[in-house]
Amino acid sequence: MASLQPFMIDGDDLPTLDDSTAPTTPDGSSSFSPELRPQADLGFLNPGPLAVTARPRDAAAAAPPPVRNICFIGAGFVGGPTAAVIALHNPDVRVSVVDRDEKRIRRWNSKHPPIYEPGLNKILRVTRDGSRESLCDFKPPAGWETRLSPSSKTRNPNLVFSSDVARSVAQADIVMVAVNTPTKRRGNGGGSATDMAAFEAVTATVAEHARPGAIIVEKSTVPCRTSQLLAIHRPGVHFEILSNPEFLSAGTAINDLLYANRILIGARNTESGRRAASALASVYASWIPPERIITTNCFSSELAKLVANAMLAQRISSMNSIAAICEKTGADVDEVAGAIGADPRIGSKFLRAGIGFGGSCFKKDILSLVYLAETLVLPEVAQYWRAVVDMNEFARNRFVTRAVKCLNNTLTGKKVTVLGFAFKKNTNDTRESPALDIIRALEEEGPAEIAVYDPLCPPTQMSEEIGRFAGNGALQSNGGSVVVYSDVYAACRGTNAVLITTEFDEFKNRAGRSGDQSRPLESTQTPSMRLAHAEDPLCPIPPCSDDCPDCQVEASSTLSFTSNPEQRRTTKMDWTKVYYHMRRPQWVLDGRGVLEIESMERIGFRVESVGRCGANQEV
Ligand SMILES: NC(=O)C1=CN([C@@H]2O[C@H](COP(=O)(O)OP(=O)(O)OC[C@H]3O[C@@H](n4cnc5c(N)ncnc54)[C@H](O)[C@@H]3O)[C@@H](O)[C@H]2O)C=CC1
Ligand SMILES: O=C(O)[C@H]1O[C@H](OP(=O)(O)OP(=O)(O)OC[C@H]2O[C@@H](n3ccc(=O)[nH]c3=O)[C@H](O)[C@@H]2O)[C@H](O)[C@@H](O)[C@@H]1O
Repeated sequence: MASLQPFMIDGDDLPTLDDSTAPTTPDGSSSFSPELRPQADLGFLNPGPLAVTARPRDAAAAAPPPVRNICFIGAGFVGGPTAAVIALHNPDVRVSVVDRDEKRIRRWNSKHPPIYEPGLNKILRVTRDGSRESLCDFKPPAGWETRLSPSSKTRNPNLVFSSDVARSVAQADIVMVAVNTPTKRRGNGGGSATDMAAFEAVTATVAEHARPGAIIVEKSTVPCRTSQLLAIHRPGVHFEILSNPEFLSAGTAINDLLYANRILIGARNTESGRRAASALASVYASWIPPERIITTNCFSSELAKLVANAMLAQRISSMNSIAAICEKTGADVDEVAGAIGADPRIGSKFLRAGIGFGGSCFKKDILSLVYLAETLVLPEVAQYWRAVVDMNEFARNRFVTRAVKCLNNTLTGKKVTVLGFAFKKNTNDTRESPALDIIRALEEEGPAEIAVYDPLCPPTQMSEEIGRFAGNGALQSNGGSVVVYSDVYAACRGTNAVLITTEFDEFKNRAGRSGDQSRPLESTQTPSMRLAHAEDPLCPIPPCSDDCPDCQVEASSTLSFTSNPEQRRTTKMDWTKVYYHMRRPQWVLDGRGVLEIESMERIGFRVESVGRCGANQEV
């Protein structure tokens, strides 16, 4: 008799028709005008959120084209998890994820997925590999739907990872473009405009291979009006372009996708635009309540994504500016955050002061907004948003200055330890990580050693990143001072100061800090997804080849690192053990506000925490 075994998902094992493709970027286009031209089809501006299902004029028009095949282009942090969750909830739809990076595709098809997200592995196994005899009993909260039938005995795989971009695009009813859109490094708009090279390359592929009638979706974060400027053209064929920005966060991606607070679909207010929006909405309606599916015109949707990130980052910068005042006055930034967050008009989320925001998106999206304002000849607006980025840099610099000051203004002959390399907890994403900036600034001080440890980032990945960012010469193996560790105690042994740069639970000595309520409650709850099974009902993961490079890396890593990532990110470190193996005086600089200072001081540590007046600050 099969026993019911709960399966916790947040445990890891757990249009214009012409003959040109003419894609242009806002900064490179000769046709780009900084003025927003009124569009004939812009009657779509809603007074408020409106469910797509309420949109069509009549029943016949309402029937969206059936969706049987979806292709994601870009198997990255967005493409992989989003495709997996769509596949989970739409078992009859074939979802393919394609990428030009064959190494990435190989990893998605193996037991070494290229990204870590709590809960992702189980969904991958169900959707990519299938399950033999299980019931996939997904129980959504009230008001949420699911097309997953608890009585279905088996589940065939419906998620495919492939590097055959052209073929997958040609088969798709919906093509979701989820490629990277970083900041342009040079040329016109360099340093602030969005680099649309990858996106533009994809539009050309889509124009060549997509079947007539395919719906093209901007999943990537793109500048406002991209849907018009990067129209996809093939003679005699019209492709409807939708904007459907993604709002997931690293580290909580699966919860964010399973319980999205909104799905935003931007479409043209034309018959075909509405039909396309309905088709896309039908995919999400498999599990998202209809009132959470919002439609706007394409430009509003594109702009809303940039504004959402800019507003979130603005809150963080605002609190970091207040943290600087707190450090000089004796006020406590957590207490200030708690006091202002109790006002529902302000709210308590995203008020956590620290060493500033990192990640691949906040900075680039604010800079994209800055560039947009500049091209619209709105210098005051550009300056306003640029200040959010400036304040972020100020937060990092202040932290490093404070650390160096604690160590008598010199790091010569000293070891300092950086705990946390990912840009936030529960992810191995290191893009724009504050830790990188801090390591580089510490390096300038010429210490004997900078020890770096992270519970989720593989040491080889960290070394590569540091080499790329600070130069290979920064690594001790090349004569520099940076040493990457896979064991937290080894990283702290003999150190003069520990700097906490990521808010991993492993580093905490208490449950949480008052302002630390950055996620909505439902996103932090464990989804009630269970698999009922006798033994492991999931089909086996395809075996790796004998020469699998990822297996080799795992085999060469130390035991502590090859253990379960879920365990690693939640096992708390023993600060007393760290204390006895540090040099005196034992300094800890808490850049993320994860420590309860009093109990650390009872052990004997000297603690400095962002937004609080420390021993070395004058009031
Ligand atoms: N990372 C995140 O948490 C979020 C990212 N976004 C946005 O989503 C987009 C994608 O971001 P990530 O997934 O983080 O990027 P990523 O860099 O992790 O993945 C992008 C993938 O696209 C592939 N690619 C690039 N050009 C290609 C081409 N011509 N053909 C096939 N594949 C190609 C790359 O090889 C890469 O694997 C960006 O616009 C980003 O701003 C939005 C919300 C959250
Ligand atoms: O477009 C994107 O890429 C995504 O960017 C952010 O998500 P993400 O960057 O993954 O993570 P956040 O939780 O927003 O954290 C960003 C940074 O801000 C920092 N942060 C966050 C909250 C806070 O109160 N204080 C603070 O310093 C985090 O440590 C982290 O370094 C947004 O939250 C997502 O909605 C968006 O989809």
